[in-house]
Amino acid sequence: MDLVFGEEFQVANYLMSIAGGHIVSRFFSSLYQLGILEQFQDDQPKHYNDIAKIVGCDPECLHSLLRFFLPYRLFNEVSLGTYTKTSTTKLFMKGGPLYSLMDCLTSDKHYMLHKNILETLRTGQNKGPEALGCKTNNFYESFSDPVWEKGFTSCMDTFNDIALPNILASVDFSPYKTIVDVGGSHGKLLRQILGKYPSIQKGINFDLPEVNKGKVNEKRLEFVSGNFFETIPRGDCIIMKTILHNWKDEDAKAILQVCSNALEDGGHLYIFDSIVDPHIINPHAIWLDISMRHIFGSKERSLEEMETLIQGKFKIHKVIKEVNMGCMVLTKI
Ligand SMILES: C[S@@+](CC[C@H](N)C(=O)[O-])C[C@H]1O[C@@H](n2cnc3c(N)ncnc32)[C@H](O)[C@@H]1O
Repeated sequence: MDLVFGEEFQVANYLMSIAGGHIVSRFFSSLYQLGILEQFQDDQPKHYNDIAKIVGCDPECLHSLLRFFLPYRLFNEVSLGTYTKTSTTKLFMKGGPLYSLMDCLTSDKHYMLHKNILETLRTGQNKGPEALGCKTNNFYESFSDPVWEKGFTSCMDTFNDIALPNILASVDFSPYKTIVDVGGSHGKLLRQILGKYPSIQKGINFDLPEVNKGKVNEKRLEFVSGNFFETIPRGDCIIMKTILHNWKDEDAKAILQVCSNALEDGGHLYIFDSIVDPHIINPHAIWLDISMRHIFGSKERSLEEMETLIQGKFKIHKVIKEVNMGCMVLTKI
């Protein structure tokens, strides 16, 4: 068959870069693991020979690695072999807004997690936890490794930095007195809600003991540990942000039942998860869907699928379209 040209070639080229994505990801991982970006903390230009000496790597390899990222403006080459940081370097270096996200995404463990994705596709069972050495198919078992737990939690934290301004601008939390964030992780969402609404009496960040470990209660913000399959604290507003999409239908129904028991009459349950429109191709949502299937054996759900999940416990009060990541507000029936 002849080689393709024009638009078809561009598509083929793009697909080839996707196919080799794991290689480029390892390039990025090497930058992180060697701490290359941090060498640019000050504003001084740096020669690759000097950086290589400090971080302990082969100078010629490092030169190629730095050059690879030049078109993406991760560095700037001011003269042959001498580099400076750019505004993009600052985003990704330690202390930058995207550092934790990239540190987790490019970590060896994240790479390992996806190595056996074919097994998931073959069986329809989530094989991701097995790749991390978990004895059950519960991904959260992997949190017994504190470094991985911290990396994953910090990554979630970064997603929040991106999502929270839009949530706070689009949702009115003023009617509530006690807000429980179920699986709230770091507590960032509640901290910001409480900051915006002095009328809210209390926020409760509910999560696993290993995640809440070391967290200290703050004014109006409590950290409560437990298992959301058993019981959660009572409130007139319950939030679950990126929780249900981590669980299979049967588990999600069980969590919803616990939420229903804990939600005060007249209160609301807020579900922040993407709402899939089966007629629209959204590459990010599909990417997330495959990841959820591999890691958790779950999926991204449509409105109709959510309606089936909540049947007998809740009804949809409204969908807040302004929330980019998706938001459904439920009332008890
Ligand atoms: C994907 S993270 C979402 C964190 C946070 N809501 C956010 O949007 O950034 C899922 C959270 O659920 C917590 N979690 C998992 N299983 C749990 C359980 N059985 N009981 C309580 N929390 C749990 C995890 O520790 C984690 O913090």
